[in-house]
Amino acid sequence: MKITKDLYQGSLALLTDFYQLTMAYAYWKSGKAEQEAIFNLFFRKNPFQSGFTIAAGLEYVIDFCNNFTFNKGDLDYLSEMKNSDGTVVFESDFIEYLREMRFTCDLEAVEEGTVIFPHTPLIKVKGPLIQCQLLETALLNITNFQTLIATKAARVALAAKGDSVLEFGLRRAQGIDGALAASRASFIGGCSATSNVMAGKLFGIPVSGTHAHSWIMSFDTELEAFKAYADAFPDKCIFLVDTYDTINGIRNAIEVGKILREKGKEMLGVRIDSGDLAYFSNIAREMLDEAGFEEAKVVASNDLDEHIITSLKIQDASVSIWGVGTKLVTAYDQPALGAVYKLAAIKNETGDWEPKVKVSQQSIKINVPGEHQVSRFLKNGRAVADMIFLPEYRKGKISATIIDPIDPTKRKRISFEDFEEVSLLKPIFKKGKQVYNCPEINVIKQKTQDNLLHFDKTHKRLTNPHVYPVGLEENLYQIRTDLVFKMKNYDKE
Ligand SMILES: Nc1ncnc2c1ncn2[C@@H]1O[C@H](COP(=O)(O)OP(=O)(O)OP(=O)(O)O)[C@@H](O)[C@H]1O
Ligand SMILES: O=P(O)(O)OC[C@H]1O[C@H](OP(=O)(O)OP(=O)(O)O)[C@H](O)[C@@H]1O
Ligand SMILES: O=C(O)c1cccnc1
Repeated sequence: MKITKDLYQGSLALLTDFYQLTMAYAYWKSGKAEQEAIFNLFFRKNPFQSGFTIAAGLEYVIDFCNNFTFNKGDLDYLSEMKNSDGTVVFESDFIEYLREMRFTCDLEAVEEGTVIFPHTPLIKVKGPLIQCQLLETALLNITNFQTLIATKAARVALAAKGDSVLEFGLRRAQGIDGALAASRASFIGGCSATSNVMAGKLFGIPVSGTHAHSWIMSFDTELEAFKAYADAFPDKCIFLVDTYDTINGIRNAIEVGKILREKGKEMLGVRIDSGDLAYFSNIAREMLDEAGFEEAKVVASNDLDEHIITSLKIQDASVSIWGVGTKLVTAYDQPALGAVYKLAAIKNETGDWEPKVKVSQQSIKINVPGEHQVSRFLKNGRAVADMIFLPEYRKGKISATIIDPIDPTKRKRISFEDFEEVSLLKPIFKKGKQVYNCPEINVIKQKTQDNLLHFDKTHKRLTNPHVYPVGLEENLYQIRTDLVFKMKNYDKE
């Protein structure tokens, strides 16, 4: 196989777990394929012990749904699958059913760049059971990763307190798509640019960078290397100063900076990639200022993350641009978000919706049943709580109590008229037709910044953040509790 030419072959329909296809076949066999269902995609804990999460990946989800058809190659592959006794796994009528299948679901989702919390659906899919089921793995794959990385990037950007963060992760990212998706999500979360040129081309993200140690090492002296780079890029000089001796490197950078200035050009700065970044950035700042290069920036890189950046800020390091790679794009301290996709309701033979719960020993694993909606309540632009509710229990009500889904002793009373109410789930597809225009990536990035401003800084603290209240409206809470008891008793029968 030629990776660059043949990898996806125009279809992602088989980007799924085998059990989704065996369930799909069994739904079809048992006549349940077209039964209407509602599934929700949600996560149970903010990643990185964060106080918030940033939604990302929806544009990929939309593209996946718009192209959700099995092509000839997919169907040939499935029709050739054999059981151990030599019989085919999927009978030919089912293969034909899949050939005709088109995405016809309703889909609602939280927009990319929205601050979001555990238990809230990021995506709600309503449609034929077989389609809802077949979407599970890809929707999780896309949303889990991009949401995770956007959140990590937002934390890094918060730590950088307004300084530019450049995403340098391509070389250490989880493969080709991991790298591309990570660059996209990092930009959404708060990075200003990426070193990943393909992400720049595909997503319209600004591309930026300095140069590597190899550039310096390819010359006899560092000074020669800086001069040659200045000849090639007189307007883009950020000199990497730590190849041999950092202080001498800064001296050489200043010398070439003066030559540039004589030609009417300005050195942009220096990059430090090793050693004590507080110590060397402060020395660099002093030397640059003393030589009249007050505007030149100090760029730092080397295994940075939000915690090291915070520490360097506390140490008064003179860094104003941060290059962050490995720990951002691999979500080093928590490599998966853990979002799940659960059946919330199914339409029975009499046409009524039946709410569904998965009962678990761990209360955090019990899903929220029914076709619920989510509202965020704000006062003077400040978010105070999110409420998950069934719309039928809102009618005519002027207030509600919201109850924490894990700890029912945590409650909050909300009088609706005291707040601005924002609905978080937006219609994306209606009966398989896209009704939502994906915003430009710059607009999504701005949304992240604007959304974060709605939240108190105590929720944005990097360690032990104050928990933002998200609760089930009291009727929904009761329905869920009753359903759990009912299902537990069924188990005992
Ligand atoms: N003043 C500082 N305070 C806290 N952490 C720092 C400080 N300076 C550097 N660091 C971090 O400490 C770690 C140093 O790692 P490491 O020992 O691998 O680097 P190094 O030996 O300086 O450079 P390299 O091995 O890349 O040549 C990096 O994660 C870096 O970001
Ligand atoms: O440290 P990260 O956050 O991943 O940022 C990207 C790193 O990639 C480059 O290093 P390189 O590949 O040359 O290896 P190095 O670690 O030896 O510097 C660059 O100099 C950064 O150190
Ligand atoms: O442009 C840079 O400085 C860069 C790019 C990738 C990785 N590390 C640094």
